[in-house]
Amino acid sequence: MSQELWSAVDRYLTDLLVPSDPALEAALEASRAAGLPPIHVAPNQGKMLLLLAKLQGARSILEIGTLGGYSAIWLARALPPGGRLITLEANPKHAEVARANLERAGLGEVVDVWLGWALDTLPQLAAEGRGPFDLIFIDADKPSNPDYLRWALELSRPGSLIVADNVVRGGEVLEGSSRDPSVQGIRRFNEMLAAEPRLIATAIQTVGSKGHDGFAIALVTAGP
Ligand SMILES: C[S@@+](CC[C@H](N)C(=O)[O-])C[C@H]1O[C@@H](n2cnc3c(N)ncnc32)[C@H](O)[C@@H]1O
Ligand SMILES: [Mg+2]
Repeated sequence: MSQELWSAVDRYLTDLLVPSDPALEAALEASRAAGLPPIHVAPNQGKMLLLLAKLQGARSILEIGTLGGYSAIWLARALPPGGRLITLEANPKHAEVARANLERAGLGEVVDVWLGWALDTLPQLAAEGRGPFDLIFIDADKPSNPDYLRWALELSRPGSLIVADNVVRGGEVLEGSSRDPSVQGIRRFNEMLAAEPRLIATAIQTVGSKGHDGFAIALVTAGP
């Protein structure tokens, strides 16, 4: 198996099942033009997020890590009328591009982009009583994933869904002695998923246009 084949299969699946969409295309183009790194989810992964949010019947969604708002557009499109998405972003340029992309997608009233370090804005969200969220998508700096999981639990309720991107990292997640803080953050996060009695969790590795990586998914239960 090669990256070339994975990308070709992703193109086949995306052409078939994720038809091109002007708002999403424009969001990617504006992000590219502004020099944002191409580290958004793939189109078929974005549609998977939409499906998860719809299956969940989510009315309130929290995203940690906005970039140009590409995954936020997918998630927000799953919301029913009156539903809300809050997305957290530390980089002012990313937040500005995301706001414009969301506005262009007709989601300016549905999505709030909160600018700031997530470990500052998460306690603010809690203090303002913004939770619980029906779905929380974690996709920011990976060394902070253990903290993000603690906050996700704080801001959820039994029945909430927690989804995290990039939990495989091309297989580097196997390297217990890795000096990469992202690998260590993900390893600790995966261990916490396993040990947390309030969660039913699994992780699935994926290959595709984004290489070899994976998603973790966890359902919050009432606990022990
Ligand atoms: C992988 S990108 C998000 C991609 C986006 N979810 C998508 O798929 O379209 C991660 C984003 O998290 C932001 N970020 C990194 N560290 C952060 C932090 N501590 N707090 C908030 N945002 C952070 C980065 O600036 C970047 O825009
Ligand atoms: Mg990601």
